Amino acid sequence: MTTALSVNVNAIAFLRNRRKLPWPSVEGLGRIALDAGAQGLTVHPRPDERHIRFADLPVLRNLIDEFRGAEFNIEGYPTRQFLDLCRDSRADQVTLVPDDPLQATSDHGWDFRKHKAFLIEAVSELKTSGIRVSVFADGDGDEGSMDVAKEVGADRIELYTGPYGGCFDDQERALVVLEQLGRTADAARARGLDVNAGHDLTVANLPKLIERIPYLAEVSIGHDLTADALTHGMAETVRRFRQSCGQMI
Ligand SMILES: CC(=O)[C@@H](O)[C@H](O)COP(=O)(O)O
Ligand SMILES: NCC(=O)COP(=O)(O)O
Repeated sequence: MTTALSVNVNAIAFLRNRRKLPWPSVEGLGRIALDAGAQGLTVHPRPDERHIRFADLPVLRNLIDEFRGAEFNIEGYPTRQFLDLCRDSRADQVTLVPDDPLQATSDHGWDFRKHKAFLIEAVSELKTSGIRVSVFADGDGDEGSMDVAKEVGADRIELYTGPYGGCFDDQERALVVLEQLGRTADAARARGLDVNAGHDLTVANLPKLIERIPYLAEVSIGHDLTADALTHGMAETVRRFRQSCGQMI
């Protein structure tokens, strides 16, 4: 099994939004990423639209429809507005994230026990629309929380890999964090959940993550991928990330 790469275009939108101008083009760079073999695009719309704007979603949906098999992954907190956006955009996958609207970026997974009833409702609504649902999870080795992730009806978890990306230069620490991620992933898999991962992933830290979790279904990557695209260009960057995912180029 190879790990799919979904390119998160939030950082491109963030750069565009510095000016009242349409560039860099989220659609244009998304097209280059898909042309270079990315398996999908990810967006994380926030209520203040500081990155992706709601108006970007139909444009990206139409773009993805041009690429057979490519998927649209929409991440965010399940407000009424967010759930409607996901349905109207015909998301292939929705990743539910427990972000506060004022949070700068995602920095933790769900407390599944505390939010169980709330998640059951959101997951069930999305699944009624035929959308695959993933839930953002801390990779802290808490196997019991994977029981609850299963009980809320999710198809997948997305491991929050920020702590791994943040300590990758400290090899000893990174091995400890990687093992916790691996234990969480194994527990999810044992319960019939597929496993995605995302946050602060790079060409350098991906191979070890995939070596520990060889059944990793998908990674969504934005911040570092966008930074690399400034150096290597989007097409070459996507190829480098695909290689790090173990994909044949
Ligand atoms: C859930 C997650 O880790 C990503 O969606 C991340 O929040 C990307 O969003 P930003 O690039 O807007 O921080
Ligand atoms: N789900 C994680 C994501 O979409 C991108 O995270 P990052 O690579 O921007 O940290």
